[in-house]
Amino acid sequence: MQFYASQASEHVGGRSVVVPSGRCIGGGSSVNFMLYNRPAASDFDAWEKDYGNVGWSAKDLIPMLQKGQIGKEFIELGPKFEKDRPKTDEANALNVESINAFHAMPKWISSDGRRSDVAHHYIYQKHIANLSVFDGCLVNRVVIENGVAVGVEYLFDKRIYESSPQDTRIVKARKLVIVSGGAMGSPLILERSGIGRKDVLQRAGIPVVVEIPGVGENYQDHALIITPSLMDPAVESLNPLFRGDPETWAKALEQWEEDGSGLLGNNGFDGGYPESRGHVHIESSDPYAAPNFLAGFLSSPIDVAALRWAYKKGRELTRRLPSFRGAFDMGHPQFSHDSPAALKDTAPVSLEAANIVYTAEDDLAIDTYMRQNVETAWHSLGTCAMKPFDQGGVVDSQLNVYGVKNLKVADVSIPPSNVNSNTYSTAIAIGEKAAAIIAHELGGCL
Ligand SMILES: Cc1cc2nc3c(=O)[nH]c(=O)nc-3n(C[C@H](O)[C@H](O)[C@H](O)COP(=O)(O)OP(=O)(O)OC[C@H]3O[C@@H](n4cnc5c(N)ncnc54)[C@H](O)[C@@H]3O)c2cc1C
Repeated sequence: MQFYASQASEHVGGRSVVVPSGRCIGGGSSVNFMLYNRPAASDFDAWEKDYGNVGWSAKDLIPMLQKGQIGKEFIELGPKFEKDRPKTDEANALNVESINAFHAMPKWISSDGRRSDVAHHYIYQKHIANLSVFDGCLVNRVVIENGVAVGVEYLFDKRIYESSPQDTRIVKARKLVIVSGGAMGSPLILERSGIGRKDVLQRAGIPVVVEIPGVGENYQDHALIITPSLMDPAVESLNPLFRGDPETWAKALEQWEEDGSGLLGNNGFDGGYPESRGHVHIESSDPYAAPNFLAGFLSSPIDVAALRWAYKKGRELTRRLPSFRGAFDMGHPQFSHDSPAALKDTAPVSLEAANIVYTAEDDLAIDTYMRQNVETAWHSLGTCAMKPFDQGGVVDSQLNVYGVKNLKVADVSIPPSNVNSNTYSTAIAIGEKAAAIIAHELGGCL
């Protein structure tokens, strides 16, 4: 894992939030929580309509998602409480019926019917004759000659190969260089290659090859807040798994091995469209140096208002669940004892119970709680955005980096706008789409 510490910010109670990414073959896909869901069709349509990226609409990307893929109580109660929000068994259709509906989260499923990371699905189980994988290497920069990407400069990562010499080596590229370092890694590789904001490059002592002001800007994530409740211990939950209970793990693993179901076959949680933006930039030419990272969480008041709304809505739903036994108060805003919002329920309320009324003071308590507790949802994206250059874009709709020939970026740094879902499915769709674009350009087909 690699951990990126953001600058401390007043918007998150003066804290420095820490955002992880997977530093291994398979990246985030190999360390993630395996929650799998797809964005709304309108998310992808916006990439095409709002930013002019022809070929990136939902119609184009749904087949890409399909190429890579072949808490019951809550789902039952949800539609009874929120009568205008239905339940669906098909959450993947990206249509009106499946969006904003209650559903079990679908999963990324490999050809053997189980969830998989990209390393297992695309590399380990295939025999690809013309693929070489250099693991434990750190890319320093893309080598650019006369405006053309001609190779990649790398070194053996001393955090993995402790005594490795730190001289750099170059792999030459005859046709294309594709940068896929993720939303945290790709902008840093571009900047060390001399591609980025002039002041950033100059401060780091890197000669400017192409000035692209958008590199490393537009950083986004989803804001994560967990407000736990106590529940009836007789109800089966993921808790013993999270606690590491050996008996539960043994049973769950056995079930998983047998038919891929059981607790380990479960999905555990939801996105949103944050308004806040941050950045990630190099501070020096040293590839090991920590970047200048600002997560930007809750810097827009719109995001605070959205979390306040979500807290209230979520609380109303949870207190109606038959297994509800009270709010776990340390994980909730601190309301005054005489407020109607105080955490007094210790048993479920009826479906028809009146909603809690919050005072201005209660709202402030919620906002403060959100600022002090919001965390990463592990969904970094947008730092090499696929947009027109004059709107802060870094790559065009064929994933070409502006102003450099034979250089593309393909990972979740390219979404020009956010998706309302966990980001793994989007990463897969971008990878599949990139493969189609590259195969077409190189005269092949998929
Ligand atoms: C802890 C965690 C939990 C998550 N949970 C979920 C989930 O449950 N569901 C979901 O849908 N999504 C989840 N995600 C998000 C999802 O995994 C990511 O959106 C996805 O992996 C992004 O893919 P990517 O290829 O763009 O980048 P990454 O997966 O980050 O891959 C980038 C790769 O490039 C490497 N790299 C970067 N810089 C360099 C360099 N200079 N030299 C060499 N290599 C470099 C990195 O080490 C990494 O291997 C989670 C992510 C994390 C970190």
